[in-house]
Amino acid sequence: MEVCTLIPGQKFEPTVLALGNFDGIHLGHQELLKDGLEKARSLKTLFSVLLFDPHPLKVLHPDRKLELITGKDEKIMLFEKFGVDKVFLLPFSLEFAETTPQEFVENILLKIGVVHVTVGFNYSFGCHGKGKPGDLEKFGEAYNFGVSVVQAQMLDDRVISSTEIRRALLNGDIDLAKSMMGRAPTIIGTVVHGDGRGRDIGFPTANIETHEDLLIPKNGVYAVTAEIDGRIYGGMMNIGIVPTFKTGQEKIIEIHFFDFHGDLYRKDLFIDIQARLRAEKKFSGVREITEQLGKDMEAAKQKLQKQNFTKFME
Ligand SMILES: Cc1cc2nc3c(=O)[nH]c(=O)nc-3n(C[C@H](O)[C@H](O)[C@H](O)COP(=O)(O)O)c2cc1C
Ligand SMILES: Nc1ncnc2c1ncn2[C@@H]1O[C@H](COP(=O)(O)OP(=O)(O)O)[C@@H](O)[C@H]1O
Repeated sequence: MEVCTLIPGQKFEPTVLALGNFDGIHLGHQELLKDGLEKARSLKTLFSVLLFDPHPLKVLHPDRKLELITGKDEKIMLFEKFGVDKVFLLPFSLEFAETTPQEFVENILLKIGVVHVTVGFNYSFGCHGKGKPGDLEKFGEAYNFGVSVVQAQMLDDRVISSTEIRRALLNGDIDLAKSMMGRAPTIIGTVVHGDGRGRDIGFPTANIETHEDLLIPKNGVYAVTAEIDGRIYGGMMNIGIVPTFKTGQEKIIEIHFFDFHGDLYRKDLFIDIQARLRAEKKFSGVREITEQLGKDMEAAKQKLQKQNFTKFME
């Protein structure tokens, strides 16, 4: 798969293009990607995705916290998994935000060489989101490219959306997030130094520093899995302020991996959140928390076993 920044004036091979923001790459997005891939296979063209970079909200509301479910790098990785041949990164600026729907079609889509465009039912494009899927269909007729509009994917009676997933993660509802995403929600970050207390209490933890734009699920303890040096490990993660030992409000993410003995500092980890175990609590001291961590380990292993992760634990 190729990732390229879109520069005006470039010429490209004919392609089917999926459009959207794809935060969470949930079951709705996956349906859209399937549709695009099928079209590309039948039309014998490339299958591409267009992403704005940086995220439009970061440019339009620089003061707001973004809270993305999926960062750019993870999106690109998942696109590859879903059969995308090429990702176009389109530099987004305040000036670009003024592009009208017609200009977007003429200056971007036609320049890219689209033969077919796949969008979701609630897609909007051009300045202030004025262009709707119906407009895109009219442009398609005028400029001779196909358009498919993928209908809303539902979970029970609710439309699956990035907003619903964000809400589920902030509520610590991992099961609901999983059902809407069709896979485990993730935390991605780099292992940094903590206070060095974990090792002393018999549960060394990898402290994770995430990208500031990523959403962090509700404080609490979770069963997780992660790939380290080509092997999948089970583990237990705490997200919170560690009230037993600290007085500040700084949010800390730390994981104890089962059956892992080694150095994780500076490693980039992709952590799959498999289940929520409990809320974070203030304990009376080292003895009480160590006892609880032993119970958490049992609970995490049980959850992972139920979800068929047994083979990753000794
Ligand atoms: C699975 C797990 C659950 C935890 N639960 C709590 C908790 O409920 N309350 C708390 O104060 N600290 C909790 N912690 C944090 C531990 O106190 C922490 O691992 C220890 O202070 C080590 O910190 P360090 O990595 O900075 O050395 C938890 C840690 C893990 C790995
Ligand atoms: N089973 C394990 N799970 C997580 N980290 C581990 C494990 N075994 C060793 N480590 C290493 O030990 C470090 C954590 O030890 P700890 O005493 O908690 O220190 P710190 O507070 O600096 O994170 C991790 O960053 C990692 O490199």
